[in-house]
Amino acid sequence: ETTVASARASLVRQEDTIIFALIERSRFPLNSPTYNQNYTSVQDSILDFVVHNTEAVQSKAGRYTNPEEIPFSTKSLPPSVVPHCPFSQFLHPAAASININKDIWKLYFSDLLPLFVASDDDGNYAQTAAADLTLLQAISRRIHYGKFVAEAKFRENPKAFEPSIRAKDRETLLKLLTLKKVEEMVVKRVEKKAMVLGQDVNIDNDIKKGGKYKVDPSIASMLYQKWLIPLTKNVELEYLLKRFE
Ligand SMILES: O=C(O)C(=O)C[C@]1(C(=O)O)C=C[C@@H](O)C=C1
Repeated sequence: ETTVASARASLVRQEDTIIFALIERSRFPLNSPTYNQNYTSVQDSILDFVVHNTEAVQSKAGRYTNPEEIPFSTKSLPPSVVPHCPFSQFLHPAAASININKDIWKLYFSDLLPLFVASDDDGNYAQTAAADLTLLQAISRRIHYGKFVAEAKFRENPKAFEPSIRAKDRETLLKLLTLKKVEEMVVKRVEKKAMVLGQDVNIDNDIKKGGKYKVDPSIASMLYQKWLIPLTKNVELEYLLKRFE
């Protein structure tokens, strides 16, 4: 059963995934033909082609039967061909209707990507698309994990939340969901993780001060502060508003 503590532990672990995915995407420059619909013979950009077909395989293999996973493809995906794993029914059923992947997608390509890749072209478009998808999936999982955080918070103190949920009082709910101290800790830890995970490791194992990091630690932490935390909180809020539907 998910608790607030175990949900936070999951968010902490997901930081590693996101930072590694950032590092992997920043190995490549922007590679703009990846996103150009006219570059392929399939009327899709390489990105759309890789995203849809990767997700189709994953969908067949059962990935999206897990409520933590939400696909990005705008076309319908084939059903799972594997026996259904009985994931715990922790969330309220309305959770399934909360999906902000469209917003995440737009934000990623318009605001995030240009911050940490060089505006260059090295021809590795398929690899670039795969790296984009991995990072998008990690970001989406983190943000939508707000459903689990919100449910855990609600279950630990239902009386604190119920009146504002029934009154649809967004402002009070947001206050109840916000812990400034926790947010500051997340942002600081992400910056440190980007330093530790993004350094060159050698046998002597000394952390090189002032060395070059594989992804700018201040960009990683800014990404959390400006987008990931506010959007996670927003998912928490939207989830709670549907908690009694
Ligand atoms: O840890 C929590 O309590 C959360 O709700 C998660 C989170 C986050 O996104 O990291 C969001 C809101 C809180 O203000 C603190 C942190």
